[in-house]
Amino acid sequence: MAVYTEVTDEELNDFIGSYDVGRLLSFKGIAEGVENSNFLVHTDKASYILTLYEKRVNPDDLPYFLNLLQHLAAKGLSCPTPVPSRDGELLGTLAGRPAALVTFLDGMWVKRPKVDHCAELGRAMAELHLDGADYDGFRKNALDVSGWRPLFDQCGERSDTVHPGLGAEIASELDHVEKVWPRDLPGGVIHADLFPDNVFFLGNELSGLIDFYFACNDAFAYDIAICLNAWCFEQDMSFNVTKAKALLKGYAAVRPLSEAEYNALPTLCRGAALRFLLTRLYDWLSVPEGALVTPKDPLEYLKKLRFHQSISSTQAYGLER
Ligand SMILES: Nc1ncnc2c1ncn2[C@@H]1O[C@H](COP(=O)(O)OP(=O)(O)O)[C@@H](O)[C@H]1O
Ligand SMILES: N[C@@H](CCOP(=O)(O)O)C(=O)O
Repeated sequence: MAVYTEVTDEELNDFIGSYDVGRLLSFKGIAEGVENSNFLVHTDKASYILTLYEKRVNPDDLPYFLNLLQHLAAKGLSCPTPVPSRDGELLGTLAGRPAALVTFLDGMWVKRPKVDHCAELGRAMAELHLDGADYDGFRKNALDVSGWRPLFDQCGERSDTVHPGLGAEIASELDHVEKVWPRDLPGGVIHADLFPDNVFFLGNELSGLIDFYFACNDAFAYDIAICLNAWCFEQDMSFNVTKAKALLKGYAAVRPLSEAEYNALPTLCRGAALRFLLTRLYDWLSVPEGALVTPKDPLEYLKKLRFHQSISSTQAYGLER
């Protein structure tokens, strides 16, 4: 992102002073991301990420996210670990917003993922799914199939200002996915936004996963479908089957897919494309004035959606079980 909320030096010093993290040396807003305001904080002890939670994050969900990060880190997954304040709290308030300090992860995200990156991603995602199995928090996916129509309703007729006919195309797709959406697939904790910018690599090795603020309990295979959309299309919007195969193979080496999960992939991919089309469309139509943020292109996901609409079975992608 993004920086939606400005923080004064005084507010920052007070906030950092309530943690046992050493003396504040520097602080700067991070321009990447779209959801929350993120700042890089250096102290004389270490580096941290300070996050102020913004509009789409329900404050009631924050304990689910922060406790999940603690749970996964304790299992050995490389993810940001929330730092408790001197009072033992993971969540504080800064500039009127809920805020947390988490550990800084080394690594860089890859703009043009290659086949090996997709294989690594598949493995890490499956490990996350297994590590989350005994997490006792529960969060319904607020952006699951039941959340898409209300989101679309908020865009309303303005959809066609982004692309002629877009409203009708989304309405028809919504009717379809609502009818055929699979409801009984194996599930548990999923990341739900495992895009390349949320996966860090050091060289070709995956070094960590970040940005768990859409994490929720939903079908594992839906997480895979989100990743097939986000990792396996080329710039020209052609689908790279070799990357998709590597992703699925990496995943299945850690957590084998059931036949039902495998067969559901085309529908799940359509739903995942529609979900990101809708959130991007909503954001495109609602950029807050003065915010340092670049909204993401909704039409990228319209193109992906149209591709999935042309696929009738998982084999038709060229993917084997
Ligand atoms: N724990 C972390 N370690 C290192 N960098 C991080 C960490 N968390 C966030 N970042 C940096 O901040 C950017 C935005 O973070 P992200 O969580 O994706 O924001 P948003 O939720 O707003 O999309 C990331 O692309 C990365 O550069
Ligand atoms: N990944 C989503 C937007 C959420 O952004 P992130 O920076 O939190 O990953 C998209 O690409 O639409």
